[in-house]
Amino acid sequence: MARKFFVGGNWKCNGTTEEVKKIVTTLNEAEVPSEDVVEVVVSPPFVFLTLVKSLLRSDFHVAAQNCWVRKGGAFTGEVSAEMLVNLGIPWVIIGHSERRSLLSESNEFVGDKVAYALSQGLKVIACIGETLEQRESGSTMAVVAAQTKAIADKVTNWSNVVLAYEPVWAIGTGKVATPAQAQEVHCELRKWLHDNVSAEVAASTRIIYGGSVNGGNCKELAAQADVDGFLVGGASLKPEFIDIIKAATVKKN
Ligand SMILES: O=C[C@H](O)COP(=O)(O)O
Repeated sequence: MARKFFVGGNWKCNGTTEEVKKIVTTLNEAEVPSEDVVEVVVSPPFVFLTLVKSLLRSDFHVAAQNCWVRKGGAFTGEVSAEMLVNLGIPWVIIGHSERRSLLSESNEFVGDKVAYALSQGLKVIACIGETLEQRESGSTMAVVAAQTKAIADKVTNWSNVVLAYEPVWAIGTGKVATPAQAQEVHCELRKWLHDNVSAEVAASTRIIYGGSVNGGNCKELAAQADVDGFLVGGASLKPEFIDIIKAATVKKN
């Protein structure tokens, strides 16, 4: 089954109204492969979601960077999945390592969030990835398998899930995983899905890579058989994000 290339831009906690408008203008003016070839989703901070949605070209989509684990209510500071649906926001990023580490989101909590967001009709970019210490101790696969299992335990329909493998040591460090390192983990993750979920889910679920992806390294990473796209942080705020979107064409060559 063909997996459409996916490029997400995670703007994290960055931007003013003017900066956001400038980024959107750059995206809107860009010549990129068609929607049949690449799915593009940008994720501004909550406060800019509706602005970006209203200005952004119709072939690109928006994602929230988080949502609450269950139905909204007395949860000060949180944003519910229902609210995102109400605003017409189709995607949400869940389980980013910054939230896992800085806000102590556990594997189980992330699994619950993914399941709840899906139940409300959102599409989910679910993030997993090991720390440097975990990689150096040889536990990369055990860590990402446990993170994926916590999601798989709660999710029955994977058709609206994109799995983002983001090694923590590569995030915002300029220290990108080598294409071989990314491929190795993506291939193992696909095998894990095959053995623990189903052959169909393994074949159809997009596994994207995140961690210091830029205009210079994206093509070589995109050429890896099990790399189905990217979740881009820093470079998604810059014009080189367009080059990363264009890396989708590598898959067609
Ligand atoms: O969600 C995106 C990742 O955290 C990657 O961020 P980065 O491209 O700035 O390393």
